[in-house]
Amino acid sequence: MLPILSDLQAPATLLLVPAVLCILYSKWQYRKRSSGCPLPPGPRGWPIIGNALDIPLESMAPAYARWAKHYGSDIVSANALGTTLVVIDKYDTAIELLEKRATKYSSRAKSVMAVDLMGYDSFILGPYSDEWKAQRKLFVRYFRPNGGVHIAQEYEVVHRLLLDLNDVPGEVYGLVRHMVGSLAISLAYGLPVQRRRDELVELIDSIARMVGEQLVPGKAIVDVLPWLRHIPDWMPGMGFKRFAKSVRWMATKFRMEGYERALKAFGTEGVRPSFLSDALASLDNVDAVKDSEARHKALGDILNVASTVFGAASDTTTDAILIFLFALATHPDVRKRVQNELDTFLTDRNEFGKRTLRLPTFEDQDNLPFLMAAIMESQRWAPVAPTGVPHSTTEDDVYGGYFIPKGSVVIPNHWSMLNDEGEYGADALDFNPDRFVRPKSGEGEHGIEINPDIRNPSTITFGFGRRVCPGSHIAQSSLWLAAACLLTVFDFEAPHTERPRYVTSEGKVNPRFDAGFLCVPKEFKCEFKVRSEEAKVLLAELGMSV
Ligand code: HEM
Repeated sequence: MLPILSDLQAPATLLLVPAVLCILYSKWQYRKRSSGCPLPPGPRGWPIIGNALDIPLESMAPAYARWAKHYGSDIVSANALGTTLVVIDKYDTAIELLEKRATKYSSRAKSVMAVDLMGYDSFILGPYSDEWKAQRKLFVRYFRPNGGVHIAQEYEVVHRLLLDLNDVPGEVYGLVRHMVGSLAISLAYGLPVQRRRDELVELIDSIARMVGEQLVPGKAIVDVLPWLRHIPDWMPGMGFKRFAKSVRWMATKFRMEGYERALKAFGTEGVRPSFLSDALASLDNVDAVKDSEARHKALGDILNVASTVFGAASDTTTDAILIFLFALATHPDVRKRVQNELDTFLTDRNEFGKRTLRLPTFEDQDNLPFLMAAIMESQRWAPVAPTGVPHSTTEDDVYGGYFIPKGSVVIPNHWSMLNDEGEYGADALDFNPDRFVRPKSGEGEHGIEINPDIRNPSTITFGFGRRVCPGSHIAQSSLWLAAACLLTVFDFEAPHTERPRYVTSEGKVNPRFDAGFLCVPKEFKCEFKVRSEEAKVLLAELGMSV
């Protein structure tokens, strides 16, 4: 017996020894890389699948916040089938990692489904690379924070929204979506857009939504197990590959449709200066891009940035406006206080002693602090992207004694930072704009101003570091103008029959959201009524000029 056993054992030992050596070497390497530091705390995983069963796919932000509380740590981690997820729970930690250590924390994990299989190409999803830098630079060069290129179009789309809502008061959801989509098309391509319904806006919007759905973490199995992309399409379970193939043409349409229509329309009536016209004009002026290869590359960057404007602006800004409207429709006391402030400032008497009303403009912003506080509170109470857009690391790092390996997916928990009781008070879960104002000296009993000592939610909701949202000024001004104009002209309140849908058993209003990556208020009924005779006159005058 003995000689036979040893015959079998010899080759097995030959294989076993290098395997064990490999494991020991990689453990040693890992120990060296991590300087012996553990990963941030988190739920204990299982062999092979790690924390695949613990990672929340719905209401992610509060679930991650509970982890942070449970482990008493500003950062927690989990293992998603081999990829380390690191969730940042506190603002100061987000600044330390995503801003101060931006050289390591500014990339993105690849979305195999949306980018490789469906062919959607946007610098929002791109890794930290020269291509990303070139496209972001193009974007920022045209949409400079103080450049104001968006202002005229914002007035136009918001004023149209007022008229359209007056015509169809029950369609606020669709009309706000259309308003933001029109703005994006106008800014990117300069194309005129039809009132209420426009075929190009609808086409691009439906493609953007379909791609957006694939970006919900965990939705596309191939993003969790990237090797699945190499399995042939006909194998069982590969339906996602067949689906991606069947919709690939849409990504090309998304990128090309606006561009081709704009090229045909340049110089015709109603076409506006836009990102596209500006970028194409500068392309013609640069000697370095005269040769055809460089020109082709530069044109590709321009097309990507132009289509990114719609993808980045539409869902986010629509949701921000709808969240604001939901907050005020369910908190009528706040709505009335904002309207009092607007009335005081915008009503006057004409030469015959008759009361007149005018629409708010951006020049009025500093004089309407309570409106600003209500907007800030809506962004804090129900942030559009509760878990931000994940970054990924390009180098190993150690923070607070914890090891954060290269290739980690880093999730800033915006929702948790915006509900930090240390910053916003014990009632952080409530909708209460007063937390952002303080008495203004020398302005009597009712004078208020924004309290600069309370952290402005916009320092969180638009993300961090080198990937911070470069369109935040456009989002903020569109939201402000839409909020100010709607409240000047309309009264709106969620009817009592709707209350059971959003009021909890403790009598608190809960924002009701569709689960997913973005926070979308579930559709609720809300009646819009013109507030006064002066507002009716205002709408009639507006109807003649728009
Ligand atoms: C309320 C509306 C909006 C919100 C809440 C929002 C939020 C965000 C967030 C959280 C990020 C990721 C930041 C990070 O990685 O840390 C982002 C990225 C981005 N946003 Fe916005 N955004 C809004 C509107 C807009 C608008 C109107 C535009 C364009 C006109 C825009 C353009 C972009 C672009 C291009 C990126 C990608 C930046 C990069 O990866 O380098 N966003 N936004």
